[in-house]
Amino acid sequence: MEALQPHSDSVLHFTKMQGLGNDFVVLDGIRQTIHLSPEQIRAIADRHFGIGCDQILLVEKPESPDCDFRYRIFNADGSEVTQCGNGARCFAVFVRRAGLSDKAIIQVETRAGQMQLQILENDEVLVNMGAPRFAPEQIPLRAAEEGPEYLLEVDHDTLRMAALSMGNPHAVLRVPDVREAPVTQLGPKIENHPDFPERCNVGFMEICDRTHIRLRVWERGAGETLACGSNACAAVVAGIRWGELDEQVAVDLPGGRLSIQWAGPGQAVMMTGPVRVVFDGTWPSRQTAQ
Ligand SMILES: N[C@H](CCC[C@H](N)C(=O)O)C(=O)O
Repeated sequence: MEALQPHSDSVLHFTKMQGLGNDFVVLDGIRQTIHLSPEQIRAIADRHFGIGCDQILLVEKPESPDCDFRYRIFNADGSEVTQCGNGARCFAVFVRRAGLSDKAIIQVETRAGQMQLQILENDEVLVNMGAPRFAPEQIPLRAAEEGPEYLLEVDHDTLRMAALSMGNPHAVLRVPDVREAPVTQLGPKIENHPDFPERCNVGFMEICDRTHIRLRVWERGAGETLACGSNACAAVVAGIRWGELDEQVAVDLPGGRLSIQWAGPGQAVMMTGPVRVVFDGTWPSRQTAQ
């Protein structure tokens, strides 16, 4: 793929990509000067008046000398966040395809820490997502003490859930059948619950056996998506902490399957999955109004 030419300010060059149907507008912020307001992010992400995506991913020069790139993530609602697992896989393929890197292992920095991305022989991508964080203040979650499970009062019901950070906040509830899970009813109420001061992503997990789960996710700032890589990691970690899952788990989401591995506390969560390029395009860079 030829390297992108320097661009005029009048248009923004982007690549539409997806990982299991979790879709992204990916922007090269190294060879383009990009400053997007939350209003412009929302306009780009709009599925009727814009390009349409769950998140926008921005490639920038790193601040840290031992990283190859800085990786910034913006939800469709315009909020900037600190982690996106499916997006990390797309990020690795984007920088390789754009001629920004030919490294086998790419080190990226986010606002939540550093991650390693590796494009495998079968064109899938292996992501070292870093170690999960459980301390309530690191999630963040308003809770008296850390534990494998928390109780949350929602509409006069008491819900049991795991909560942890993968660099972004996650709640995980166990359900008997994901097809019947109240994703759109409970998802937004838990996402916006006052006990999650920075909101959260909400996973509904059906444990099929010790090496296989089904998962649906209501994402912070994006709603239900076809897949959420960081929540898939959080769900596997929660299930292992509950003593219900082994170290290596197949996670079936509506958009497809991820492979997640976690060797236990203090260890990184490893995620492997596919990436697809959908199309390249241009966006009138000053366009915001619908
Ligand atoms: N909605 C998430 C960001 C995107 C996460 C998801 N797309 C993934 O693959 O991890 C958040 O607000 O933390």
